[in-house]
Amino acid sequence: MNLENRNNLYPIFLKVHQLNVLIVGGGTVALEKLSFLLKSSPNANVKVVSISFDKELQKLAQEHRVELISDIYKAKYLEDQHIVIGATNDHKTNQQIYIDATINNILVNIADTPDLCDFYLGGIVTKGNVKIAISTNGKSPTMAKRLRQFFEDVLPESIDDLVLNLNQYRSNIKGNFREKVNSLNKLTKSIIYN
Ligand SMILES: C[C@@]1(CC(=O)O)c2cc3[nH]c(cc4nc(cc5[nH]c(cc(n2)[C@H]1CCC(=O)O)[C@@](C)(CC(=O)O)[C@@H]5CCC(=O)O)C(CC(=O)O)=C4CCC(=O)O)c(CCC(=O)O)c3CC(=O)O
Ligand SMILES: NC(=O)C1=CN([C@@H]2O[C@H](COP(=O)(O)OP(=O)(O)OC[C@H]3O[C@@H](n4cnc5c(N)ncnc54)[C@H](O)[C@@H]3O)[C@@H](O)[C@H]2O)C=CC1
Repeated sequence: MNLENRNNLYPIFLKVHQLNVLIVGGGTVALEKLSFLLKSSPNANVKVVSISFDKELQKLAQEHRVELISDIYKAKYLEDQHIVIGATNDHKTNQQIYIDATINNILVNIADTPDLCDFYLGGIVTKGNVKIAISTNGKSPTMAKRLRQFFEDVLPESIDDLVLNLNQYRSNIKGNFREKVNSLNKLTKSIIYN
């Protein structure tokens, strides 16, 4: 496949409880982004700045480590932030958030506006310690959602037991690094080639 036609985004798994995440806007889209963030990372450290807040968003904030700030967006709210998600219904404000974040080297995602995104949010499947993130390169968020639902369905909860057993085995095997890798590869080969 041509390199131009494949997904060249690089996924990483962020420790969002150690990072400062700001969401600007408190409506439908902000709620959607906050819900998915907290579903995957319930301990995420998040602030939401908005003129108004949906009821459901207020409820979700109360149940998590989420601070709500009632104000119109100002650049000062980006201070100390690592990541910002813009989800207001005011195009000018969203654009300003993108500019302010870029100047300050803060990673920015303006919801549903790929041109104003340093990163995309993806579909996320979590089974215990296992997490799979799905991206369609921004081509079809609906497909990302369907794939997320598919993997949520087909991946057994017991996959976590397997990971935990291997973790235990890993800490008990003797030998140098190479011998340990060989041993783990031998043990897990049948998962792939069956
Ligand atoms: C580029 C990206 C940027 C970003 O927002 O990060 C983006 C962009 C856009 N989304 C749009 C719409 C919808 N988004 C969803 C759903 C999700 N969107 C998510 C991510 C992303 N959305 C990033 C790319 C991800 C990738 O690479 O695949 C998910 C995975 C994660 C999340 O939102 O947290 C979450 C599913 C989570 C889950 O269920 O697991 C649905 C489906 C639904 O709600 O049922 C619809 C309606 C149907 C449709 O349009 O497909 C529009 C058109 C707006 C308009 O019409 O104006 C744009 C703009 C455009 O495409 O140009
Ligand atoms: N709702 C949807 O399904 C979709 C929405 N969009 C776009 O996403 C954006 C957001 O949409 P919604 O969340 O539905 O809108 P909304 O009207 O539910 O929420 C907008 C939020 O932004 C806040 N806000 C507006 N200006 C602000 C400012 N200057 N500073 C701080 N907060 C401010 C408002 O108080 C409100 O909480 C819009 O641009 C919309 O066109 C795009 C596709 C689908």
